[in-house]
Amino acid sequence: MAEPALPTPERLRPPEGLWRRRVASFGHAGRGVWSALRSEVHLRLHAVATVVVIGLGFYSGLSRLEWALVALAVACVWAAELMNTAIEALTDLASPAYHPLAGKAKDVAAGAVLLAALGALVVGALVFVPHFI
Ligand SMILES: Nc1ncnc2c1ncn2[C@@H]1O[C@H](COP(=O)(O)OP(=O)(O)OP(=O)(O)O)[C@@H](O)[C@H]1O
Repeated sequence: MAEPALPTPERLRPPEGLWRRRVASFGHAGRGVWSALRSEVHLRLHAVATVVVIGLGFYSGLSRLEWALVALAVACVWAAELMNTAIEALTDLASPAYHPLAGKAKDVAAGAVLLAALGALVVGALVFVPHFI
């Protein structure tokens, strides 16, 4: 999929005022999540999984502590996947040609996602299985 056009220097200039800058930062972050969602199939799967987990949570009547654990696990997977996407993009920018370090950077970033996903799986099993047996 073609990447969107680069922002113009005018768009990159931070707006005047502390609050406007804060709001603009949220806008940049939201744009980042949206852009990653559009380009990464894995993130769209996470989005579906997140909706399923939230539905299961309401169905099982999770306690506040269980919700906190599930929210943390889900957020960790999203954060790891977004960092992985950012590292992939930077790696492709810095080293479009094959380089062992570029491969290492991508493999390590993918490893972070794997660990976060395994942790979420353990949390999910510990929280949800007792509600279903
Ligand atoms: N420039 C490169 N130099 C060396 N190895 C690379 C390079 N680009 C990719 N690789 C290797 O190929 C693997 C797959 O890279 P790729 O960019 O296709 O990511 P991916 O695992 O398909 O992630 P996604 O599906 O999220 O795009 C990397 O983990 C790395 O081992």
